[in-house]
Amino acid sequence: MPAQLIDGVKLSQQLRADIARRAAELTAQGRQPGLAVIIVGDDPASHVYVRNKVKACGDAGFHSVLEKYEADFAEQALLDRIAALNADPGIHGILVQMPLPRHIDPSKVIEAIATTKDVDGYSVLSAGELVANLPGFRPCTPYGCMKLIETTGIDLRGKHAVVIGRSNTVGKPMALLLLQQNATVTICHSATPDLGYHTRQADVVVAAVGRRNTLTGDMVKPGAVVIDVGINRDDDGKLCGDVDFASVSEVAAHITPVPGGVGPMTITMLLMNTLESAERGLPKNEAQPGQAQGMDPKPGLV
Ligand SMILES: Nc1nc2c(c(=O)[nH]1)N[C@@H](CN(C=O)c1ccc(C(=O)N[C@@H](CCC(=O)O)C(=O)O)cc1)CN2
Repeated sequence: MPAQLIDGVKLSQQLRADIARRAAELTAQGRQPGLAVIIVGDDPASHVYVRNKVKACGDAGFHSVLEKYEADFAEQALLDRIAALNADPGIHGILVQMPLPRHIDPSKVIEAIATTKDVDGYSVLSAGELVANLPGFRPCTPYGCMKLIETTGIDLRGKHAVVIGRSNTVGKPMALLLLQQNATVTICHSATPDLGYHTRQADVVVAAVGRRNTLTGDMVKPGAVVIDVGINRDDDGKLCGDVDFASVSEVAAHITPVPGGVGPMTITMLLMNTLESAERGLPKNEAQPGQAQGMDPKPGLV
């Protein structure tokens, strides 16, 4: 039986409806969620993504500001803009679209964003909060992948999850989020000699390498859940992921499509983080439940 599609568009619609409801409640209390989006340069795909983010903000009832700068915008000028937005009480989240032009150091820029407004979850402090199981902003793409996995009903405890890719923004946080749910996690990367050896043992595979056909049907355990984070183009210029959808969907039980899987969820989780940032300013009993994950208290192996 072919795999069931995990529909990121449908899940996004459901989550965004709830986000809009919570945003309206905040707005009624004089605290409309606000997101600042900054883009530097003329990468066409990045411009599409930021446009979609600003539109998603409007649809959810958020306030948003979009700041567009030419490719030669100075690093210090960008840092100054971030400092101003850090101090703006109407802004609860700041996002600088990646990639940045080569003359700008992305770490400097990310670390300039106040941790309380780091809704991309990219800063060293946000990463540390994730490692330490503390509440904090989770990077939007892996956070969205977890929501997609949740819809399959799989209990991750004791399951073997393989993450392909070790980027700071997707692979590593993805592995930590799976670990928080008590999965046994393997991270594979460019120096892993036999990728298929690992993926064939996996109940869940998350492919995040940025190379098409990285995962094929013969590399997947029957009944596995497969999440495709890749955004690539095939020979005909058509959008495709890292997974060979045709062969893998014959073997897996659940699979995300590209487009329509992880991509829309990245933007949805950005809205979620911004909303939660706005809610954090409220007195404790008025805030909605957060996203902190409990540690497994069992003694011995933890
Ligand atoms: N500051 C950030 N920069 C970047 C991030 C990020 O999370 N924060 N992620 C990516 C790009 N990205 C969001 O910014 C993103 C990529 C793809 C999609 C998406 O909806 N994709 C669609 C297909 C769209 C198309 O037709 O091209 C899909 O998969 O269905 C949303 C957001 C890098 N930079």
